[in-house]
Amino acid sequence: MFGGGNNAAKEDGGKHVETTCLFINMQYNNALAFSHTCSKSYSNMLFLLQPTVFSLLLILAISLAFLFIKRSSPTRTTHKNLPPSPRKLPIIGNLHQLGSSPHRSLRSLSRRHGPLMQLHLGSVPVLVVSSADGAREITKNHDLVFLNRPKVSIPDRLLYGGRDVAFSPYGDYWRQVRSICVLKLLSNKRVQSYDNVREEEAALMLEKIGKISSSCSLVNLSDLFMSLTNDTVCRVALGRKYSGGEGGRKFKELLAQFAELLGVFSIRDYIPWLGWVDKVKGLDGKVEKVAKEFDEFLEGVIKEHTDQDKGEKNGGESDDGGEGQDFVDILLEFQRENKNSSPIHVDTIKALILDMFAAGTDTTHTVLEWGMAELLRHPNVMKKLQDEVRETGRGKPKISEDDLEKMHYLKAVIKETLRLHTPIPLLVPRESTQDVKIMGYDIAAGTQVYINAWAIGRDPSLWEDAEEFRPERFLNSATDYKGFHYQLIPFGAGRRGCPGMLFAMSLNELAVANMVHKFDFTLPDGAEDLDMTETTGITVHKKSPILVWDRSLSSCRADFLWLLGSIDIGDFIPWLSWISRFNGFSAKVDRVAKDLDEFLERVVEERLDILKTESSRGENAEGDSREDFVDTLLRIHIDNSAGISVDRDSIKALILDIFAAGTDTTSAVLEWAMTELIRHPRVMKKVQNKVREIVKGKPERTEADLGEMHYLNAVIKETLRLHPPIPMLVPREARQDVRVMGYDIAAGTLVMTNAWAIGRDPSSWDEPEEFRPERFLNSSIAFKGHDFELIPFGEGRRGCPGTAFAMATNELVLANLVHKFDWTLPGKAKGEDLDIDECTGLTIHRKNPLLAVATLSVY
Ligand code: HEM
Repeated sequence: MFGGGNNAAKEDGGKHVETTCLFINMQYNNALAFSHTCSKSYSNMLFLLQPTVFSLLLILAISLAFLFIKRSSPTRTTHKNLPPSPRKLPIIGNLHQLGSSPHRSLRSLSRRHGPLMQLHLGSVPVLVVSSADGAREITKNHDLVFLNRPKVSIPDRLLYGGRDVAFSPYGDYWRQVRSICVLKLLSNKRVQSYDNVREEEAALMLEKIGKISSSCSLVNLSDLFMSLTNDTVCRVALGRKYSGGEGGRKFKELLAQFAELLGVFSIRDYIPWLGWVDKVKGLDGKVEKVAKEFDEFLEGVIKEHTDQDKGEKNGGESDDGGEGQDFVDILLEFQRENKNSSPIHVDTIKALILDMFAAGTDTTHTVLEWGMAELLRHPNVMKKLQDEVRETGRGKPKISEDDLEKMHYLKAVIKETLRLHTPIPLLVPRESTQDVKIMGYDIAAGTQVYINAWAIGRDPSLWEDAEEFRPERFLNSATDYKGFHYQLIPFGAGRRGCPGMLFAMSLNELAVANMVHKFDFTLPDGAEDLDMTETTGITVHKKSPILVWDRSLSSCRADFLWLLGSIDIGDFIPWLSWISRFNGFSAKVDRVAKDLDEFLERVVEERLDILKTESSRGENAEGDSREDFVDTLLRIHIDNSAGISVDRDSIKALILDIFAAGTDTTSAVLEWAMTELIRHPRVMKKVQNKVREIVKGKPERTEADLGEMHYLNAVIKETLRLHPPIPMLVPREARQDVRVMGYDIAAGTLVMTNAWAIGRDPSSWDEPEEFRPERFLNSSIAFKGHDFELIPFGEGRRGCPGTAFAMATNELVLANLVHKFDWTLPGKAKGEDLDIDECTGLTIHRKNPLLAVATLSVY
């Protein structure tokens, strides 16, 4: 929970602690962070260092403070056994020792001063707890004393004066809102009832990854994780997403500002008399603006819900109070029901909703970020996790929540992530409500408490190889993060512990499982390791986003096709084969071959298992028209039924053939056909009229209609003539010496047939460079092996066996495109201006993507 800033926090190993630099880095909520470096957004604070009137005032203040401390401290502390303290400075106390990464600095200090330390942040006494035993004392043995939260000005303003759960002071109000939260919003039953939202949002994320990967682009996982958590929380809390269009962009911005402000330090919380600084530098104004904008937004959301409610009531629909209600519905219903006993104010509803954003988005997605980063850095862990997930999800298109229970290694990976990368390293501060003795030390009422859960998670006395990412440590171990094992408390513990744990973990487990199930991520070529630098803030993120390639079939398909169209110099000039090794070409071929093989092995294994299970149950889908190509091949492989033996490698090669020969070629034909139609509006109009005439009055176009679409068929033939997808066909080789058209051709000669040139040969075609489909009307030219002036599919026994498949697909798709839509070019561009530049490769595509505007036709 609670937003983060974006300053780099370097692993300092404690080196920068106890410096005396006075530059304030305002990025930490309750713990003021002093740093050597300049925080971009607060660089105006540099004025604190200038020899101005402020400095003079500061010096004066320091002197006064000295006097005050001298007079007051001995009498206050002499008889107390206070925890050890690092030396503090006048006025600022120990603020300068927090650094830009307080959890790291405080661990360094605690190594010198002990697991219970007393600091002063400005004038505020703070107890820092860095051991599991200390955490138990605070959250269990003396939890009643430490159930309060300190009042912190920015969250207080943003969250309706602490009307939320997280920042509200201990008392009856907190008890009431916490129980609403625990029983009504975040109970096990309620969280489970949102499984469809989680599954849909996770599926959407996978779809986005798939799309990005198939266009051979790097995937920014950090961005996707943020959208996943924001959209999920929006749907659950507000009933719908706020991510599309201009409104979506504004909401995203507002959410980001809100999260950032929750992580910003306000100086008045620690040195109250310097509170005016927040005003002068504009922080107060910014907080005010965000608070106001969020309030208006929530007003709108509540109004939308109440209007809808009234509409339903007037329309006679009953409010069944069951599944499908979002948090706003639930809270409004609760408000109505409790009107008389203990009414809840509308600001409470708004504050509780905001808590879900403050607490539920940033924290949840940072776990995904760190988890994926560690998996990428530890391929052996990734492999083990993938084996588990893929074994459980064998034969399923995706992992569902029911599958997660069996995934013990997945749970271990997430626990290990939470141990090493505790999202809120210092938890949320608490405050003692009375004097109390903890582990022999006197703690005064009003002391703030920071529990360094991050340091506890890396304590070498509790964890073997504490700095290593080793999920195995959690296998066969009862240690959990639920607040009973104090060596692992990323969610805190006790009565003030996090009530959103189940909500967060359900989403995280589902997202990680589905991602590793479907994709094979690797770092971009050349990236040695992932940068693991942290941001500064109450929630600690990875500073740089995670950018990955997906190496599963969808993405290496592009590399595969590109390689098929490339020439390896060694094939033609063997003694130059070193060039391919030198320039990385051979390595790329090996890598793509390996990636494809791994992927296909998995597919074959999964399908084999399903077929074997079916046949052991006596089920036999042979001949089922839905049976796909892989199943057919595997059936032949298993029972040798066709009298042919097909081994595993042949099956894998045949699957690749379909991709190599069937996908790129078909899409190239469609691309060129649409290009030519847009370039020739007369032809476009004519084909549209013909298609529309044939399908008039029918809801859909079917393959049966295609038989009548002679002009459409002519358009495709003309496209194939001018733009044969594989212009030089697939090379052949003479098996023996032979005489061809009077010439002697030696055995072993490579034969390239220029189908592209043949299609434009003026001795065979009138005006061959013109796009004129009419030439094929009343013409018998077809792809049946007799008409050698048109051979885009080759000819003879080595001709393409997929001709009928390709033609049927192309005709059906093109018919649908021209039937439904009218097509123009963007802006004022004319059709005839459209370029026909080609790219190089085995299959010839347009060099530039075809961008066109589709308008639903009203013919
Ligand atoms: C990985 C994700 C999360 C982590 C690591 C996390 C961590 C924490 C921590 C450390 C606390 C303070 C506990 C203490 O003082 O002992 C807390 C409190 C809280 N969390 Fe979470 N949280 C997460 C997700 C969520 C989610 C998803 C929600 C709600 C949708 C949520 C709602 C809250 C609330 C309302 C509190 C305040 C409890 C109180 O003061 O009584 N958290 N969380």
